[in-house]
Amino acid sequence: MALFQDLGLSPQLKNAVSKMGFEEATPIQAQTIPLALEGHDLIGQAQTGTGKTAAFGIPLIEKVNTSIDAIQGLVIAPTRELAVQVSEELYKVGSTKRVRVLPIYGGQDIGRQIRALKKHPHIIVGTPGRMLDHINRKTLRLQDVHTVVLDEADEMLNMGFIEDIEKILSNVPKQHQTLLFSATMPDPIRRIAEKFMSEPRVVKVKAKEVTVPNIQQYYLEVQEKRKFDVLTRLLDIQSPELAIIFGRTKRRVDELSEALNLRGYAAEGIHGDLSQAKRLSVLRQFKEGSIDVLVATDVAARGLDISGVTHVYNFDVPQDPESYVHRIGRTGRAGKTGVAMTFITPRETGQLHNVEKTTKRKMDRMEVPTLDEAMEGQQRLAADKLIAAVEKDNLSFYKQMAEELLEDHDSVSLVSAALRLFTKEPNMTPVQLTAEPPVVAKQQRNNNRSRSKNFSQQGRRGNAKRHGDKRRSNNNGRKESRNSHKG
Ligand SMILES: Nc1ncnc2c1ncn2[C@@H]1O[C@H](COP(=O)(O)OP(=O)(O)OP(=O)(O)O)[C@@H](O)[C@H]1O
Ligand SMILES: [Mg+2]
Repeated sequence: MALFQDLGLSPQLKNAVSKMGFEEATPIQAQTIPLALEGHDLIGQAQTGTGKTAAFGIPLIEKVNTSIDAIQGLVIAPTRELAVQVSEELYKVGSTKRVRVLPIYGGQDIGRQIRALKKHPHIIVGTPGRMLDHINRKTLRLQDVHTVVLDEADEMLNMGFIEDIEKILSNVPKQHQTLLFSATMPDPIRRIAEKFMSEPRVVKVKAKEVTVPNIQQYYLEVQEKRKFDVLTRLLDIQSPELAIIFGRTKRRVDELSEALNLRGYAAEGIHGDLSQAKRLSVLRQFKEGSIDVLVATDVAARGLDISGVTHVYNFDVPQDPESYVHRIGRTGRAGKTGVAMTFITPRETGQLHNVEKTTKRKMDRMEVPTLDEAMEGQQRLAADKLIAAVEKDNLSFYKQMAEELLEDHDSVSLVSAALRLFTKEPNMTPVQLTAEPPVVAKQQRNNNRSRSKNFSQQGRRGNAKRHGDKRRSNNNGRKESRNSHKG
């Protein structure tokens, strides 16, 4: 166990980190912070929720010279919400040193960003589209940048983003340090990454399991048309504190959140077609708990750190095993436990195996719960409420009436009636969801020995395949998240 005090940080940084409540460095932090401080390029891969943000944030902030009024560090992230979150964490790390951190992302007033850029931030955290926009307007000058970070690096170097990244990097001095972080790093992407770096150190924490052990993983075999009823039963039985439900497309997310509202759940959707103001307000409401179910496309799959997310439901199985890893990683963060459930339609068992091959972990099969079980779940909640009231509230005002009632009725009937009043009756309001076609498992990249010898060809094939998959490029989250920061 490494203490932050022993990692060779300046007193200011030690102070900031302890103010954040961090004492021990997580394994990825302990291994990468010293290397990054020595100036090495590096690829850091560690499970979701294990503190990769501070792993690059601490050395980045340490390297900023606050007597120079210029942008010195660039952090590029795939979605606007993640850019905001990372900039907030960097702001905290840099608070004692007074490092100025500015998020820039699409959907926010560009005039306001230009004015903020004139105040000489030291670090910019942004989405690629808006960064390029500012580079083209000459409102973002990068000639003093010495450190570039790609958060969710495999996503940023995937076909949706790579051109933008190359253009941004062509505006940064050749001599710069590059830090890449993600929970996943498929081999073809790692080979692309290494082209951007010089003698990179690769730090992989616990390669055997890419998912954290404290997330319980289940799958349920459910027919497409029964998914919604099964989902609401699970919600009733498990009564998550906060839950994220992932759907495949924007339409799916809209339909699902509407249907959940019809059945009385406090749900809202988030995807790339919503206005930025709406996206941020939905996320804020979710963090505050005024909505407890967030329905999302893959736009919310990566990086978001929301405490209190106890359950993740994959209403639609993810298209990529990597997407699975990131989606379920929205729970079980920073040592907490979490539960992930994935719906598999009968024709999608191939995709289930695909995911399990990548995560090197089997999901447990969960039987579809019955209506009775769902009602029992609701009853248990009602009973919990009653017990809490007995323990907490001052009931003296009610006792006289209670005793009168007990003269005419037996106690079991009375408590049963109280339970019934507290129990949410199963709501079977009819809802309509457009059916999604099943995900057909793609061949695993490395299952063909002769092909896997030729790395570069293999990489191209992988990409060509992706370009050719219409459903993927039209509807999936990667495209959405890319579009979402444009404009
Ligand atoms: N050393 C530490 N001690 C305690 N908490 C920490 C420490 N480092 C990070 N955290 C907290 O752990 C949570 C997860 O961190 P972070 O978001 O950086 O994870 P991540 O590895 O980037 O995950 P993802 O792969 O999902 O992006 C955050 O709330 C962060 O504040
Ligand atoms: Mg992260």
